[in-house]
Amino acid sequence: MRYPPTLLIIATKKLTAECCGYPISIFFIVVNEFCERFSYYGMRAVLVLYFRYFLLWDDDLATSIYHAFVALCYLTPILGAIIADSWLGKFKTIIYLSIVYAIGQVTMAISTIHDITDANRDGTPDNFTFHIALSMLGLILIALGTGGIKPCVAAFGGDQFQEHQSRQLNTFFSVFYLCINAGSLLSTLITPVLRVVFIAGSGMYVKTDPEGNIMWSVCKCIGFAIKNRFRHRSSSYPKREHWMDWANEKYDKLLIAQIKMVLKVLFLYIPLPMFWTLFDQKGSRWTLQATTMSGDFGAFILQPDQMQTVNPILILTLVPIMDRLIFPLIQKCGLNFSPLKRMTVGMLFAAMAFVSAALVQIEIDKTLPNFPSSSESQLKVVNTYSTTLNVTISPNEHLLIESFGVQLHTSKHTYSTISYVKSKPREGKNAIRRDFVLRHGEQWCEFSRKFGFGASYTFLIPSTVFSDDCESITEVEDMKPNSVHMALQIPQYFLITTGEVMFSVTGLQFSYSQAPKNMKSVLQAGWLCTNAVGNIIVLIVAELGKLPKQWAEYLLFASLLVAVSIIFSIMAYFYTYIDPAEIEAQVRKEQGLEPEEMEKETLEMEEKDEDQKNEQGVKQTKI
Ligand SMILES: NCC(=O)N[C@@H](CCC(N)=O)C(=O)O
Repeated sequence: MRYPPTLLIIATKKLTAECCGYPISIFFIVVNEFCERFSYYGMRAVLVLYFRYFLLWDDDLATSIYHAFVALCYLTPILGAIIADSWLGKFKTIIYLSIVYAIGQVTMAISTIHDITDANRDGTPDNFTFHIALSMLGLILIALGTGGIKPCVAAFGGDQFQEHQSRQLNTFFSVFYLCINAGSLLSTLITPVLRVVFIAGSGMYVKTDPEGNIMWSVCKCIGFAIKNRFRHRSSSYPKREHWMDWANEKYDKLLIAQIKMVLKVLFLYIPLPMFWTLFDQKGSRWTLQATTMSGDFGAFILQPDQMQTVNPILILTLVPIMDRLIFPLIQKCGLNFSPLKRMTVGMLFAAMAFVSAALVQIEIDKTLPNFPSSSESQLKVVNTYSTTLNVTISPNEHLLIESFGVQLHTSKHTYSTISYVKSKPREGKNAIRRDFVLRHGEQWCEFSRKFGFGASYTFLIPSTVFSDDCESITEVEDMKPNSVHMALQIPQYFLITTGEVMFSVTGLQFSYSQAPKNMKSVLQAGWLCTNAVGNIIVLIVAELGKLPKQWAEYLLFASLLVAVSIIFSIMAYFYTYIDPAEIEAQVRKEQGLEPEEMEKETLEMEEKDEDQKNEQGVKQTKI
């Protein structure tokens, strides 16, 4: 006996308590996400500068390791999805990997204490290998924790909604994104305390059981289809509609239909990493760019790494504006701004952001001195005489260069200078911002002057300095202060964040809506993988393409993204949106389930729903 479709789609979810049409349990999930992102972004914001100024790596190495870490964070979701779907379920996976995550943060924090190896107390670690090893271990644990839970949290959130709450489900992803960005705005300190919120909601969640090793079944099914296709490659065998249909002989039709849906979406994802390639350079190249700019906003001084907070601030304003104003307005104008179109426009915005970054870079370059390359040295000769001196450097003369001073022996004179400058001061800061006091025994004098950000000076201090109250100090400006203001980065942040709202929030919703029920976390992991690949591309392009000018690299990335967005728009044109639940029901109907199986399934669901009703006193609804 076949069962009518209405019976086949009896609510498969535990009924949850609602507030304003939303399941109450999602409150705990979004708060948890807020805390998790809080912790992740708090650490990530300072990471590139930690590499640069604590571990003393150069810009390129710091950028590369930063992107390798971000890539790892977005690769581990595959592992998280496997653990959740085939073993622990989403809830337990989130709990256990959060513990790994917290251990990683602690390890990372310990690695930054230079006193551990600073035996001579000179402020610099004596054993860099120790700090590097500890911080790498910390970063790996963090990547495992953050990445592992990420596909589970979004999918777990989606699982809380029932069929009649599809409108709320879409809003959930926007609110979820808002929480991500609200979290990234605040400090990491109270995160461990707040994270218990997730466990507090335990009784209210819809916890779907792991459905067996779904990833493994998918791989085996795909493998079989390929092998079977190869075995029947002769033209005497009739062609099949889809290559996955070659798995029909051995695998369930429902599984094949689900794999087809997932593969269709994954294929569409192929060009997407390029967006993240540009997007994640906010934390590396753009932060390093900010170190060569002035953060003096009058009322406050903005640090280069703090500039990244512009992104979450803009998200908090742009998500509601887009959701409540722009998208409905576009719809009212009769334009079909479908999810995939939004994502394409998002990519174009990101490309424009990089054009803006290139223009800012050109302005900065005008103000930078010519630093010597790795094969060159720079000599500075300071003339302390009141008359003009001619300096002749004979190519045959001995030239002695020391690391913190330069001695120049020429055919006529020997001069000593005190400066050795080959880059802008660290983090755009000067060692001294204002006033310094000179002391010698009982004598002292104070030199008063406001120094600009990122400037470098040489002071010539004569022995008479105490008798004229520091008046005789001569100041030589080796490097001009940063004159391009950090506010000029705001347009690029605005463009990339607008792009992000269109691309990333939509992508998150799209990945959930187009995934079959048992593969929601898998597709979330696939979506997050686009981010991982994006970061790997930064490593490759930045390493291989080593362009001499930073602005040229920005333009290269912008052009690549425009090209990729054109390819994506063509692929999107041929994509047909699906309702996975409908397709699954259709396949089930075509297959026909055994009556006993069907009855058992229905009874089990009804029993569960009844329990739930008694527990929470909520009304049972059948879809
Ligand atoms: N503003 C950055 C942000 O919100 N990032 C999100 C999305 C990342 C992604 N690949 O989907 C985050 O979860 O951190």
